[in-house]
Formats: sequence, structure tokens, C-alpha cells
Amino acid sequence: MYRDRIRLPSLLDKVMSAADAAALIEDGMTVGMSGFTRAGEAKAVPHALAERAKVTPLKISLMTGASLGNDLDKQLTEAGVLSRRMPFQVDSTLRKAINAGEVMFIDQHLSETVEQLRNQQLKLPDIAVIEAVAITEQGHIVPTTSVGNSASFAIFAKQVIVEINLAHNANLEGLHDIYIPTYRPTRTPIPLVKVDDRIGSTAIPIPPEKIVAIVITQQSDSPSTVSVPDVDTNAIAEHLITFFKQEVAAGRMTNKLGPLQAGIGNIANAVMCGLIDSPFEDLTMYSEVLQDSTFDLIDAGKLSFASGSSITLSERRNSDVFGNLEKYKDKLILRPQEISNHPEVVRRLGIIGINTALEFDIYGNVNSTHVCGTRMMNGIGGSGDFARNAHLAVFVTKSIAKGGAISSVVPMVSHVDHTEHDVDILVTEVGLADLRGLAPRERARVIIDNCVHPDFRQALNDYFSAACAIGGHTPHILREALSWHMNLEETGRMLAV
Ligand SMILES: CC(=O)SCCNC(=O)CCNC(=O)[C@H](O)C(C)(C)COP(=O)(O)OP(=O)(O)OC[C@H]1O[C@@H](n2cnc3c(N)ncnc32)[C@H](O)[C@@H]1OP(=O)(O)O
Repeated sequence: MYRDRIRLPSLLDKVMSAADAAALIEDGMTVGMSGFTRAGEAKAVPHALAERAKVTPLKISLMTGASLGNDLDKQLTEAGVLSRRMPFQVDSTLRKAINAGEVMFIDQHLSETVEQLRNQQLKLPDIAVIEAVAITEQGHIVPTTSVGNSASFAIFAKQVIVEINLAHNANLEGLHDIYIPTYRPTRTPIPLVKVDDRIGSTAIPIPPEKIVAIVITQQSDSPSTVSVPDVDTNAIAEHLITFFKQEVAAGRMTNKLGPLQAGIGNIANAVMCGLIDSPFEDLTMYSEVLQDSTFDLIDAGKLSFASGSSITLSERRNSDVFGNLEKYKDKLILRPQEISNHPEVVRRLGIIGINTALEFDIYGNVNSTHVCGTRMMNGIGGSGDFARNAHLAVFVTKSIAKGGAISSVVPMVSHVDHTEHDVDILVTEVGLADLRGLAPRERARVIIDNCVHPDFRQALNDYFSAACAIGGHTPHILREALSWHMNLEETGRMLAV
């Protein structure tokens, strides 16, 4: 049943149960696991580890590509396994443990984790656990629906556990492009000049003797939780499409736009869906997560190629994409997240990065991660990798949250992930602010006039006028700058009704 998936016969005797493989993970180890935005995570071994920890407590530092599916972060948190976790998560149980200070979470640019490992700025993984569709004749590992950090984890770890997941079709082989940058000081440029360039190998090259265990699984990735576009997300998409049309009319872009990157979540997915009914064509994506909208755009004949680090689909799209993969395969590449998000490549290709803000301020600083400046939501993910180096850094959000208690546009953000220097375009359902070439006082005017919900506009105008009366290049009233957040903490609303 699985012998055709383990093509190096000498490895066949490494097949064992998940519990036996999990027993190789010792208390205090650093573990590098596959998995990026609920795609391609190792499934059986982390589950077995959580079960073991219920009987015999142990702690590990866990690194992945990004978030895990199948409630694995929840299981590991509830079993008390996680002492440290990096570089991204989206699980509500883990989020609570992080915010309670029980799990040390390192919220990191997704392109940076393996670079810091390579330079020994982080402790190398003792063991890697990688989901695969196959092991080749050379003992190389063919990943599944994500590459994430799997290649470097397997290369750096002393030991590797492979989960061969039979639920994934073997025809995923050939989709991946594994390229590992060389070491400094003789590092060469990444030889990627077009979104569809293949620059590496289709499997992760490691010495087969490092593979200490193989676990056979048959469990699907969790479906994405993305919801269908609504009135507000459609309005955000329309504003952005109007802006793109204006850029084309001004001769700054062609109808192909530039390679597109879209972040996780409902809003970014909806914006991409909006491109289906746009005049743009022959679009490309150079992104990290390929969501439903990628395949909707391919089916609509709008998107000719998509490069990413994972494929994360809803239940609706999962079977028809993976059941018909041959239809899409020549239009797709999955790369290590270090390459999908690499600043050098993002700048070279001229990417249009579209990411979601929790809140932004009147000067264009963006908070993507911390509610009221303190409580972690998910993490910065790849948004910073793209925003700083993009041709156009776009941030989208609805103008209000929690039924109108919260304005997403505030006097001063309570935490900064993307500084005003990295942000070009802000969009809410109210409208779009083009910040390019504007000084802070001009930015504030454009943002308040175009992006703020009517319920909060007068209050922001009052704040801005009073701040300007005090003066400064970036006028603020320091005693009031975070008062909206303090009101929210104390009364549940940013402003009194
Ligand atoms: C793996 C990757 O890196 S992908 C690449 C980009 N990565 C990133 O951008 C990472 C950071 N971004 C994110 O984590 C997400 O995009 C978010 C959290 C900012 C937005 O998520 P979305 O699903 O698009 O937006 P949505 O409007 O549904 O908001 C999510 C939640 O935040 C809440 N929220 C939104 N704004 C605020 C705010 N200003 N204050 C408090 N809560 C807020 C919403 O009410 C919602 O809560 P709920 O889940 O209880 O309903």
C-alpha cells in the first residue's frame, strides 16, 4: 500500500507507529515541524506527542512554517507540551496560553526563521517531523501541500521523522521547487527573475540515514475557514480595483498588474475574488498561501501562474482542486517560505502585496497583530516580508469591528507592525487612501477623509485639528493618543455612544 511511496528500500524498516516515533522526541528538545497555514503539517506524531505528555509531561520548543491544522496547536497546548512556539499561529487555545504568558511565542517575519537558524542565531532543531507524499530513490523527501520551513528543518536537524500521508495524492510530486540559499560570505543572488522560474529540486535533499522513523498516515489537511465575500469586503475589492485601473490609465502598470501577494483571512481572499470580474488579465501570483481565490481566478481564465508556499483550501474547493491537480499543475509552484517571501525577490519582481490590518492610524502605521497593543492575535506572518519590499504595499480592513464598538482607524496604533514608511495604500469599505508621496499631515487628511467610518470621523477630525494646533511633523496629543484603546478596555467601546 505504501511501498511505492518509500522508493528507497533500505528505509522500509524505519516504518513504525506514531507513538514509537513520538518517543524519539525528548523533553527539552527543539522540534521543527512541517505545516504552513493549515497545509501539510505533520499530523500523527504531534498528536501522539500530546497524548504521551498527558501521561508523562514534557516540554519542547516548536518551530513550524506557519499555523497548523487539525487542532494540533490546541492539543499540544492543552497537553502542556509547548514551552516556546514560533513563528506564527492562529489557534485560539494557544493564543490564550501565549497571552497568559504560559507559552513564549516568537512572532517573526516568516522569511527569517531559517535564515536565523542558518546563522546559528536560533538553536537548531534536534529533530524534524515532515509530512511527505513520498521518499525518493535517493532518500529525498517530497513534501505535501506546503513547503514552509520543512526543507531547512530537515537539513539542519540531526534526525528526521517522515510522515507519509496517503490521503494526499502522489501526483503532488513535481509541484515543489526546493532552493536553499548558499552561506555567506560567498552567497550568490537567488536566480529567480520570473514568478514561474524553477530554481531548485522537487524534493528535499537529505542523507537518507538521517531518517530515523517513518509513520504512515491517512488524514486530510483541515479545510480553510475562509468565509464568502460580504458587502464590505466586496466594497474593499471594488475600491482597490478602481485604484488599479487608475494606475493602468496613468501608465504605471499594465493590465497584467504586477505579481500579486495576498495575505490570509477573509478580507484578502475576498479582494482576490473581486479580480474575477475585473478587466485585468494574465495575472500572476507570487504569494505565500494559495487560497480558494487563486483557483477561482485560474478557472476564470484570469490568473496564468501562482507561486506560493502552501495550498490552503475550503471544503468547497479542496476535492475539485486536488482531484483535478493535473489541470492546475503547470500553473503552480510551491517554494520554501524563505524564497516565497524573500525580500530580494519581492523587490526584484515588483510585487503588489495585499495584507490585512487589525487597525491603522491617521499617519499610516499598521497594527496587524496586537489587540489593544497587548494581546496577540496571530502574528505578523509574511505581511512584513512583503510590505517593506513591495512595489505597492496595500493594507485592507473593515472600518469598524465588533459591531461598531471599535474603529479600525485610530489616532495612534497601539502596536506597530508596519511603519508609515512601509505602507502605500490603505483601504476600507469606505474608500481608499493613496499615501504615496505624502507628508504625515497630508496622509492624515487623506486617511480620515477616505477610510474612516462616519461614526468615528468627527472624533478623528477633532483629534487631528487639536494635535496640529500643538504642532510637530507628525502631530499628536500624547495624553489622548491611546485614549480610544483605554476606553475600549474600560467600557467595551472606543467612544461613548
Ligand atoms: C501565514 C501568513 O503570513 S499569510 C500573510 C499575511 N499575514 C498576515 O497578514 C498576518 C496578520 N494578519 C492576520 O492575522 C489577519 O489577517 C487579521 C487578524 C489581521 C484579520 O483577519 P481577517 O480574518 O481577514 O479579518 P476579520 O475582520 O474577520 O477579523 C478577524 C478577527 O479580528 C477582530 N478584529 C478586527 N479588527 C479588530 C480590532 N481593531 N481590534 C480588535 N479586534 C479586531 C474581528 O472582530 C475578528 O474577530 P472574531 O474572529 O472574534 O470575529
